[in-house]
Amino acid sequence: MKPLALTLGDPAGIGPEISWKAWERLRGEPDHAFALIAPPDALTQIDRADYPLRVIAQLGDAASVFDEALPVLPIDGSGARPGQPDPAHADTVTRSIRTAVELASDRQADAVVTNPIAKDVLYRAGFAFPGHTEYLGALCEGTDTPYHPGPVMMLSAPDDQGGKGQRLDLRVGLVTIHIPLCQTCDAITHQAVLDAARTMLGALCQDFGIQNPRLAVCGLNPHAGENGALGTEDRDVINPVCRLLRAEGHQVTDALPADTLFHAEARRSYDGVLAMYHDQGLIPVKTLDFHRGVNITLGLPIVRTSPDHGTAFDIAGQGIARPDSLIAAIRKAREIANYRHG
Ligand SMILES: NC(=O)c1ccc[n+]([C@@H]2O[C@H](COP(=O)([O-])OP(=O)(O)OC[C@H]3O[C@@H](n4cnc5c(N)ncnc54)[C@H](O)[C@@H]3O)[C@@H](O)[C@H]2O)c1
Ligand SMILES: N[C@H](C(=O)O)[C@H](O)COP(=O)(O)O
Repeated sequence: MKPLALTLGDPAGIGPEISWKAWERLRGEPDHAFALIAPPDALTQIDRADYPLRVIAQLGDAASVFDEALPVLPIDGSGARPGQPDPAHADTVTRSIRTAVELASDRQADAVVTNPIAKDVLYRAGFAFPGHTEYLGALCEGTDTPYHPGPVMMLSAPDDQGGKGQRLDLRVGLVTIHIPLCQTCDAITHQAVLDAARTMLGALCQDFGIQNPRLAVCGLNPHAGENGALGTEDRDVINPVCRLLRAEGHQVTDALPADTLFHAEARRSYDGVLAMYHDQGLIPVKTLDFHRGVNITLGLPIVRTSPDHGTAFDIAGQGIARPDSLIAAIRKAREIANYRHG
């Protein structure tokens, strides 16, 4: 078993603080040993007297020190003022991500877990990708994936309220990700829906251990278009993809009205949902359990998870940030790595 590689995220956000808190919670669990890839100076947001740090020479050393100190694999760069993002840190932020991907690609790390980045801050420094998901897709391009290639963004939230021990966890994948809403209709093409659905079916099976998964598909328009009267994409673009996948033996619905797809009873009928755009899929997940939601990039040759929240500049440096979503992301990374690597 190899350690997990945790990226810095935006050093002015809550990433450094929740990394410390996650370490404190997980330090007795060797399966969840991780190293933070960061300039040691970036970790100034918490009283160091309570939080020991150990600079390590290689990721493989993380497990042996994890019980006693937060392992930090150092990279160049400096700290930031909490709550004061600065594009000057962009190089450090992206170096941390690239280093983590290299470690996972070399199988020195079993997975990459990313702390949140502020996209607009990176854009101002010339970062050319909408977010982690697309950046990771580009970094991993050309390497074989264990199932249909992504990247596809999935968010998941736990729900153990199903009764009789049944879980009603919500897993939502997206066809379109970080694009303006006004471009969404044009981006819902036969190929885009088919690719995302294939990636999601592969991931449910291989990363989540669900044999012959049931996939529910959201419509794009109100009431899934009312048979074309309220928009034609559901009938003419999405449903033909669903029919094609059913003909191949997959359990896939037609486009369904999205507004009635996420309540607990509806969730009994599927293992995952394919949503057409960002807020359609992410609002239900973050509403169901904001503090334990996890963002997972599907269809990469490496395992990558992240908390479901952002940089939270408004509370950075106050000591009140909750580490729960990062902890859930670390646990989920290990779970998926176990499915992939045994
Ligand atoms: N994985 C990622 O990299 C990721 C995910 C989402 C958003 N973002 C980025 O984060 C930036 C800010 O986004 P936003 O304001 O929409 O969302 P946000 O999640 O940063 O904050 C939304 C609200 O939730 C609170 N909050 C968030 N995480 C919390 C935690 N762990 N504990 C307690 N409270 C918490 C914040 O204080 C804020 O009030 C944006 O630039 C966005 O691009 C990054
Ligand atoms: N779209 C995600 C969300 O709202 O939670 C978030 O921006 C993270 O995206 P990346 O993992 O691509 O950075």
